[in-house]
Amino acid sequence: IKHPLQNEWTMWFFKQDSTRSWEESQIVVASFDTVEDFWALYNHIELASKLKTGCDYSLFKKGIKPMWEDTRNCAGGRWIINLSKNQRATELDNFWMEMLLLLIGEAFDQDSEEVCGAVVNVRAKGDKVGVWTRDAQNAAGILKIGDTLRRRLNIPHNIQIGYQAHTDSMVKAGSTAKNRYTV
Ligand SMILES: CN(C)c1nc(=O)c2c([nH]1)N([C@@H]1O[C@H](COP(=O)(O)OP(=O)(O)O)[C@@H](O)[C@H]1O)CN2C
Repeated sequence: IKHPLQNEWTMWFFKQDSTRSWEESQIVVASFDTVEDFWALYNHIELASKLKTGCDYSLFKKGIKPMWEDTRNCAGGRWIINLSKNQRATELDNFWMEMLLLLIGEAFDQDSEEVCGAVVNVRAKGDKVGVWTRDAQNAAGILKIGDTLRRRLNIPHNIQIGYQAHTDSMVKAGSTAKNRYTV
């Protein structure tokens, strides 16, 4: 018997294809709802650190698309952890795996309902790992999720993590939006 997860999750892969739109470049890899099927998928795909720059992985609750416009995302935002360039070789893959385990393990207790998914952006200017939540106005829930991230990912205190509302990110394409919250 396989060990069921509380939610079903879908892993997405993004690679900008000049002949297709941004949305059409988001590809579903697989969905899973057991621990065993998570590991089968995780062990089957490339590590984030091995992806070409410009690529993303996203893990979202089944049915939620990894984009601002999805009705479950549009009023929300994301905690963003910015990594330095040299952290790709040493920390990116562990960070991303730990993030995946926090999500599928419902590590945010009663705030797990707020969580929509997580994204890892592999970028030349520095990789990013983020957790998307559904309501940018829910300060209490967002701050608790941020504290859990800092604690469970052992984020050193000299690295600040900020929460940006998607409505701010949408209009600030290219540059980073302002932080609504920081922990
Ligand atoms: C439905 N739709 C078009 C749409 N819906 C979206 O949800 C969405 C986008 N477009 N994104 C586009 O990617 C660019 C890079 O953002 P980046 O987060 O990859 O980060 P970088 O600037 O490459 O570091 C963004 O500027 C935006 O153009 C990003 N994004 C999340």
